[in-house]
Amino acid sequence: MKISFIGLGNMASAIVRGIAAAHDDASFIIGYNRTTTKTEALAAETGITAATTIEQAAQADILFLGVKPQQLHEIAAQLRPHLRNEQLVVSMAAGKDLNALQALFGHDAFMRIMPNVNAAVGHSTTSYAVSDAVTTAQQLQAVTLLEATGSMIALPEEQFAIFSAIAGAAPAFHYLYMDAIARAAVKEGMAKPIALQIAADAVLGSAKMVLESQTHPIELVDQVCSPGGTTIEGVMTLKAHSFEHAVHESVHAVIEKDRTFE
Ligand SMILES: NC(=O)C1=CN([C@@H]2O[C@H](COP(=O)(O)OP(=O)(O)OC[C@H]3O[C@@H](n4cnc5c(N)ncnc54)[C@H](OP(=O)(O)O)[C@@H]3O)[C@@H](O)[C@H]2O)C=CC1
Ligand SMILES: O=C(O)[C@@H]1CCC=N1
Repeated sequence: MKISFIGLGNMASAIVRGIAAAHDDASFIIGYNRTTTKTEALAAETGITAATTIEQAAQADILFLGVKPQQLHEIAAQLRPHLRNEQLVVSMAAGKDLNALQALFGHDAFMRIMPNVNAAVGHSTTSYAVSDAVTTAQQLQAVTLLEATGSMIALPEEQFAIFSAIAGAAPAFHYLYMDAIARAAVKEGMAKPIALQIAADAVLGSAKMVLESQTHPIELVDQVCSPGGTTIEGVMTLKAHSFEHAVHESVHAVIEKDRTFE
């Protein structure tokens, strides 16, 4: 089996890194990008096969589209003459549903995914939905491949915009939060590298608690806040600065933007 990635930007190259890391020989992955230096650098790093034309990438059994939603029209025009019915095309584009993709590419067998860049370290949470034309074998092949990049969740398409906000985009919020915590520590006199390591590790541990302790996050907040202690001062300050409101508005803003790509 051969798979290809058309467009090797931040997201597609994160998936390539995740899949390549799980295979001794990554030459079954064909990479193609407009700027060829990106293809060459990723091929040198991961051992994938570098393609110089879209025709080469179009020969694969599973084609992953890694371009931006606005760039899909151009790719569709180039790919249409080369697509065969038995190929599976996988789109990671925000906001583009299966019907729109099928119409744009004149192709029936489509899978839509919403990954995140933590795929590069095997920790994406990726949703997927498939069109009726996708066979059980094709779906299994694609899901199995992508499991090298994290967990896979079958999701109704109507939930994709919400998922895109809380799993596709939210890692940016989490990175921002960790940087803010570390920067605050710098202001108080701690070196940034060690502060960032501590902040990230505390987030990792907190995520494990939410996932594994069977305890509601608010109860966990209460467990950290000793009566008359230090943490409650910070929690009250976050609330006074509308922390939750800012998070809610941010998620909503992502969903609104996602809808503009339809
Ligand atoms: N970034 C993320 O965290 C996530 C992104 N996504 C989705 O992934 C997709 C890509 O996003 P992202 O990686 O951020 O974007 P990038 O801009 O980083 O990547 C897009 C890539 O596509 C290449 N490209 C554009 N046009 C062509 C073309 N005609 N032929 C070949 N290659 C082309 C670009 O090449 P060049 O180097 O020449 O610019 C670039 O490398 C989007 O659809 C987005 O919605 C989904 C989930 C998360
Ligand atoms: O910013 C974006 O458009 C992409 C989609 C989800 C995460 N990143």
